Amino acid sequence: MRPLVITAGEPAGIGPDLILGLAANGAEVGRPWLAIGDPELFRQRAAQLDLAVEVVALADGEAPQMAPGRLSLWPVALRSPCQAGTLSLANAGHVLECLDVAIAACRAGRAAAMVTAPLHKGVIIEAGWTQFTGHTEYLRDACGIDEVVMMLATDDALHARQPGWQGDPGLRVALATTHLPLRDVADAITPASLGRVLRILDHDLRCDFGIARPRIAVCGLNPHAGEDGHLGREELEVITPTLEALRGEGLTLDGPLPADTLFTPRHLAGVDAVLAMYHDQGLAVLKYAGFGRGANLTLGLPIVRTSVDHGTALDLAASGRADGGSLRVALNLAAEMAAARAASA
Ligand SMILES: NC(=O)c1ccc[n+]([C@@H]2O[C@H](COP(=O)([O-])OP(=O)(O)OC[C@H]3O[C@@H](n4cnc5c(N)ncnc54)[C@H](O)[C@@H]3O)[C@@H](O)[C@H]2O)c1
Ligand SMILES: N[C@H](C(=O)O)[C@H](O)COP(=O)(O)O
Repeated sequence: MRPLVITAGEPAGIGPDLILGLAANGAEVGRPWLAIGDPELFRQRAAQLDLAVEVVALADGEAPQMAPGRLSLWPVALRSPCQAGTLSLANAGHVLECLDVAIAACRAGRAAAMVTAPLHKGVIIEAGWTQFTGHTEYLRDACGIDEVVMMLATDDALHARQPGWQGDPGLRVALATTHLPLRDVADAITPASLGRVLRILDHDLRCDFGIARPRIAVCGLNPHAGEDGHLGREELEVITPTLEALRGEGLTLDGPLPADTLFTPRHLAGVDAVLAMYHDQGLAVLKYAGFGRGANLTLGLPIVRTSVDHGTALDLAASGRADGGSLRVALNLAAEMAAARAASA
């Protein structure tokens, strides 16, 4: 069975700690999984964390043997020694190389899905990859497509993709724009970009989450959704006409609604996902609702990619205090999505 792969992310951050935690407990997800990173880094971190984990670098084509206390790796060497908690420009290339190995394996069908531990965007940009803004955009470009959609969801919302789920519906929040300065956001929201994002969101909610007719609530950009044009005109000139056109294509869309009150239980009832106009409009609410218990996924890709809902937490690296809940959720989600895609292929 094709394995899931987990990229180690920023070596000085908590990614290696969390992966070792999964291996120590023998995380069972119904298919084998392995990490991509530097074996020596993982051995050092295991010693610092006092975790009894045997780190095994796999040879080409060798299958991972799953057992509690064993971590299989596709080895990618660090460029420079790593000290937990301290960023090094020299290792930015290593972080991207791990991603490239994972993407190539997924695209070639040697891996079933990829899960990413957190990386540090700033150190990659400072090391010379000046156009880098995050995994999401890097994956879009690596897969040669025009648009992808970042969606984060609480754990409940991820289970809710399974028919018959009776529990809490949780919260799914997708973003119309991702990693860009706030002053550039309004110009980045165009009828074309918004149309692409909403079509991808609607499509992937149907295909990957099994929702027959997704209902998506769309936030306005401005306070009170522009107050009839008195507090901003993007709702009147861009968002409303785009939603009207998409309703004509069969999408079920509410809005644009004032974001502050959209995120209240009455407005969220019956909504399958919220589309926020920018990063912190949506993710502040999502992380308040379930930080450490949700996952991030990239919609619109030809491969399955999930991630954690938190960052590198350099302050916690090698401390043993980092919570591995989100990585477990992301790994489970990747396994479920890979199985669903295989079943429908
Ligand atoms: N998926 C990703 O690759 C990803 C996601 C978010 C942020 N980042 C990057 O991470 C870096 C640091 O970002 P930040 O400081 O804004 O956010 P952060 O999530 O790293 O840290 C925010 C706070 O949450 C705590 N925290 C984070 N993860 C935790 C965990 N697993 N267990 C316990 N506490 C945890 C941290 O100690 C810190 O106090 C930035 O470069 C950012 O771009 C990457
Ligand atoms: N926007 C994400 C978050 O706040 O959790 C995070 O920066 C990760 O984004 P990528 O998956 O694109 O790296």
